[in-house]
Amino acid sequence: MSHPRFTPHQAVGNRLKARGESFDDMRVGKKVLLTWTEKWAEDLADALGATPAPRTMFIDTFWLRTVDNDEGGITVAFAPIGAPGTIMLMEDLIACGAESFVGVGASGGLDPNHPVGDILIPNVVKILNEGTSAHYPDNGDPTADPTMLTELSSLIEKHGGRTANGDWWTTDGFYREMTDDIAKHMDNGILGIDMETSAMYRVAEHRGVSACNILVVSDELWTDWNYGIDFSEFKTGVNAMHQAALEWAGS
Ligand SMILES: O=P(O)(O)O[C@H]1O[C@H](CO)[C@@H](O)[C@H]1O
Ligand SMILES: O=c1cc[nH]c(=O)[nH]1
Repeated sequence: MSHPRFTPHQAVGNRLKARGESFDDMRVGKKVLLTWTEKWAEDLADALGATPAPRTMFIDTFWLRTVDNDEGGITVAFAPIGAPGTIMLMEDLIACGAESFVGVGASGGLDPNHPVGDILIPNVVKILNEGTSAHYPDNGDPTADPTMLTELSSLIEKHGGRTANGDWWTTDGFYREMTDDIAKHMDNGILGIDMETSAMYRVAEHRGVSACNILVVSDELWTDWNYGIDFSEFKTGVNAMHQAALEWAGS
């Protein structure tokens, strides 16, 4: 039986040792809000009163901020784009005690009923066009944690957001979202596309933690590309998404 030569716990432990620290120096909350937009990470961290926490790697292209509370704490992670970097960070955070993850991000929309500003929740990832998931055991389509999905859907609606959940597509090829693939996946009822969800859900299952992503539509892909990050609907959607994420984190 083959197994990884080293574990995330060993890797993080060795990095910490190299800088004269140990796991006791880490401040990783049980709940993690993970986002790929630095301004959103700053806003979420500020709203929670989270303060800078030690990194698990030597690079400064991502960061962690944590607030301690009686429920085990909350960490906001500004994460690298794409499945490989996000998963390395997620594995590190799990090794440091993280137990549940909400990815707070953006997505391309494939369903004309859900324009820019709607907040999509990937439930079952049907199209895996990324390379990271295949390194983990395949126990079926990567799927959101059902309890978190229900809770986050209600919180988004409570904060005035429009939301939907359903089948999903995750890709490594941001600039290769091809018109024929989009048409085919629309016919099959795929709601949207991002770059990390399939791998996050698969790793969550493998490690026995929970994950559910909430991804505001930043651009519509069903006809000509409609890129909406300066639309008022996008700003309203981002605000509802953030309020829902913050309430989940504090609950
Ligand atoms: O990362 P989030 O904000 O989810 O949204 C998407 O945008 C990034 C690409 O611009 C990718 O990371 C993709 O997943
Ligand atoms: O992965 C992504 C994210 C946002 N928009 C897209 O078209 N693709």
